[in-house]
Amino acid sequence: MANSISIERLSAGYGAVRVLTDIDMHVASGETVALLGTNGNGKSTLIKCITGQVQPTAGRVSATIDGVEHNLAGRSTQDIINLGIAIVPEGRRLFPKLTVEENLLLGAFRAAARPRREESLAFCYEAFPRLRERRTQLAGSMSGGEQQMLAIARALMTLPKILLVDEPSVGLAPILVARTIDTIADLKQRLGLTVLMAEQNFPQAIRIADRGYVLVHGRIELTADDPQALRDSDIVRQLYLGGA
Ligand SMILES: Nc1ncnc2c1ncn2[C@@H]1O[C@H](COP(=O)(O)OP(=O)(O)OP(=O)(O)O)[C@@H](O)[C@H]1O
Repeated sequence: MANSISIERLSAGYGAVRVLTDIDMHVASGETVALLGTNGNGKSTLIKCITGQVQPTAGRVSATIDGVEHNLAGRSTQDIINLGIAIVPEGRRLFPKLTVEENLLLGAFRAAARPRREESLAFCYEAFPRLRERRTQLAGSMSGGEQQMLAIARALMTLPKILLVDEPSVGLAPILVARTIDTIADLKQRLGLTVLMAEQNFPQAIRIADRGYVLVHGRIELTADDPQALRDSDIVRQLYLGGA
């Protein structure tokens, strides 16, 4: 069944400050799409427009879940998660004083996920053996890489159809960045997810992306239909090497 996201002519900001202008973006069913941009160019704001945490000032955001289209305008984040869209937020946002397992079980709050939470937990422990080993450890005392794995696993506990991942590489050592990105690709494959991933680590994101967009000062500067087009693009090279 089709699970996709569509954004048309979207603008958004905070108060009088406009952050995103005229965004057109599509994530087709089963794709991994990279949303590339350096710091402060609006990636998180765009993800938050999908999750209902930021309300666009213009344009349309819709998602198709199991073949049914839903207009996401005005819906609460809870409602959007209930549809089957999960987010792995920037900075992980775990509950540091709760154990690994408690964090995971809290992920299974949505109605469709609750009855299957033991099964989901078993899946997460199989996919992330480290989390099983550390199930009783407080989340806040886990390493950065382990916390990122926990944040991804917690999102999976909602049994999503679409996974939004906001800058999974932040704060991780290079080897862990590569491992985290590989994990996302592997889970996408195994679970048949549709994935939108915001990243400022361009090469790592491009490695697993089917397509991508480059966001500069809140506008889509490049829409690339394949990873090679991203690699070959001047803007990607300029931004990544120049860090602008
Ligand atoms: N809650 C907020 N209130 C006001 N301005 C905000 C808020 N959140 C973000 N901004 C501003 O919006 C702009 C875009 O930020 P955003 O977090 O979307 O960018 P980003 O590409 O995700 O960058 P980063 O990698 O640093 O998170 C920045 O100028 C930021 O300061």
